[in-house]
Amino acid sequence: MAGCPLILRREIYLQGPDATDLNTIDVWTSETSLAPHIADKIWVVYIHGGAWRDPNVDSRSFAPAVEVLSNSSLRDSIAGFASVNYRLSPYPSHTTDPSSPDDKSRNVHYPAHLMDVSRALLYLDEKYRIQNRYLVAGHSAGACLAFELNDWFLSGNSLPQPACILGVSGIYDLEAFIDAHSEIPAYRALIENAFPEKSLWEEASPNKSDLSKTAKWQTARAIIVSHSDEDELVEKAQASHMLRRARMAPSADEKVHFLPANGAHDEIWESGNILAGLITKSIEILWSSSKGRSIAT
Ligand SMILES: N[C@@H](CC(=O)c1ccccc1NC=O)C(=O)O
Repeated sequence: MAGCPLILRREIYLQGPDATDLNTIDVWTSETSLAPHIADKIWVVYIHGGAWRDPNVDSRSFAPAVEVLSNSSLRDSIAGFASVNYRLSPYPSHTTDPSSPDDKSRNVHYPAHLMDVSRALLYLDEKYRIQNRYLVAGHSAGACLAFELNDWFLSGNSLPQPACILGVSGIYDLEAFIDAHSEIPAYRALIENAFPEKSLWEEASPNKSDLSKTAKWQTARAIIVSHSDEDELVEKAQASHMLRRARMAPSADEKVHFLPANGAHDEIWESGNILAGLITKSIEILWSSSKGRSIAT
């Protein structure tokens, strides 16, 4: 990306009658980043948080980190950035942008968010060949989605394999999340809003799910869980739950890492610097674990 300005495009990953305004993905590339010699460059794909429902937290929440990374020493190693939008669960009580019941983009439940992120990854792979050469990073609910990625939800398709997965401020255990905040009913409401079917909570919790055996995170070459002690919304135990499960993965000793972050829950992406720093460290961990710099092995 050296010297070339980044071009941002909002691309549509789902066409047809089911498509909504939220089935889009922001893609940043430079003119050189699509050249054929980029097999050794990495894509960075981001899944935003916002408790599966907040209309104010969307793909644009990755823009500050993209700005930092595109001006960093890593810029020549990055093929492109992508930040996914996905349909949300209802939020009729939102103060400035309440959802209306007939808005197809804001009235879905698990696993619709996950289906959309999966479709976006299939789209990216078809267009940019990201298979085996992308880092997927998710924040909060987006980290949950990243660790839920699984071919099981797609009929006959297989998702591109991420080289590296980074969960930041993540929610990984729905039941434990509610229990840890039992004195605040809004926490239970958040989860019941996105996952109204309680019998699916275990399946939807990446640290507990039977589906984790085939989840994409298991076969990533670097599995990174990050949490900030200053996080005022998600408890650190969530990161511990996921790490405990991740350390049971094959070759976990070399692959699984905890990265401490600093900053409050949303400050991590708002500032750009903190999220960019975590992504930079994750790519360095990936490189040190791979033979040389080539990641498309
Ligand atoms: N801003 C969100 C709240 C939110 O994002 C959140 C709140 C508590 C714990 C985690 C959260 N976000 C995770 O994606 C809302 O208004 O629902």
